[in-house]
Amino acid sequence: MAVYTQLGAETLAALIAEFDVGALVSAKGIAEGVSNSNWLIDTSGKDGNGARFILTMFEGRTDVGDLPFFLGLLDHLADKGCPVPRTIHDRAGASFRWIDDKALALIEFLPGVSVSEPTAAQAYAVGGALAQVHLAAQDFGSTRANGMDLTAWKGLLEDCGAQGLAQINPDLAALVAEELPLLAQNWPTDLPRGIVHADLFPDNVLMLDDKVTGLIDFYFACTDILAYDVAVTHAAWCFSNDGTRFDADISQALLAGYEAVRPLSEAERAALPLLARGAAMRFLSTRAYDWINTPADALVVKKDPMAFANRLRFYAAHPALFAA
Ligand SMILES: Nc1ncnc2c1ncn2[C@@H]1O[C@H](COP(=O)(O)OP(=O)(O)O)[C@@H](O)[C@H]1O
Ligand SMILES: N[C@@H](CCOP(=O)(O)O)C(=O)O
Repeated sequence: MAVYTQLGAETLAALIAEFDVGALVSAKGIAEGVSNSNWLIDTSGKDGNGARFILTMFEGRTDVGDLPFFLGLLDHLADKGCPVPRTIHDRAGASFRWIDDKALALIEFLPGVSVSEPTAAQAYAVGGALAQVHLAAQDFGSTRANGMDLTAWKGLLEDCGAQGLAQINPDLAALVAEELPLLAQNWPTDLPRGIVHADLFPDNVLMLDDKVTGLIDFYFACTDILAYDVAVTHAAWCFSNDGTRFDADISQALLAGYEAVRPLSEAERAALPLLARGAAMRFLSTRAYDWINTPADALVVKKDPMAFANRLRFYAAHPALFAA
């Protein structure tokens, strides 16, 4: 579930009244998501014909100092025709407001559902949408360092400790000890960089049939290697949930969709095997940390770190996977 903070009806109505969107009609907590609290908001609409929004309350994981970057990026991408929700600004022009010590943003609602078993046509569309974002963000004026880079993965995994990792799986510490130095020594420094989504999992993509109607949850977006974002999206889309089954058709379609909009250079393609190992390590590290540190009575479903250890092993065993 992802409503960590309860907001009373009066508080919500007063908040919505700060925006030019009509009066609050209903607010329903959204169960999906793990990081922030989200509500589906219905209002009477500016013209009385009704309107729908997502209200997001930023909980501890999002640094409020980054909100101008995240919310400004949504508006920039939407202006450029990407399937990304706009931020609704309040009557004073602010892109987010505060209730007590928590920041909240009202976001355009986009139609569509997250697919759990993508078809090749859907993967092709997702690849294309990712490339469209990479190109459209080229003239976005701001940058943001990736807080979830190699140094951060290393820190999280050190914090877990060999014993903590062994509690998850007896082989996990050895895998991490082997892969982390290899990634650190070989991580590319000269590939094209730009704004990346960095978390484009199926639950962050809304689709209707084969069309991408919404890319959401840009709260890890940052400046990094563009091909790393391709690798993250590949790791997220091309395997069964538990990471034990790789789907070559989805992989081929995702990459073809991306390249139909932004062809990869030879250097980018050559780096994909290593970047994919890095992408798998990134999600292994946060999932392992959460697995060990989330209290047993927390209201969040913990995600399995081994699903990304399995992907990591697969990428390490198939270095020719991305050969053109
Ligand atoms: N702009 C949007 N339009 C429609 N639904 C949305 C939108 N933003 C979020 N949602 C819904 O809210 C859920 C949680 O949002 P998300 O941003 O992924 O939360 P979290 O950051 O906690 O993971 C999504 O799975 C989706 O169902
Ligand atoms: N996609 C990550 C977790 C980040 O959660 P999100 O709900 O904010 O996308 C994972 O699967 O580990």
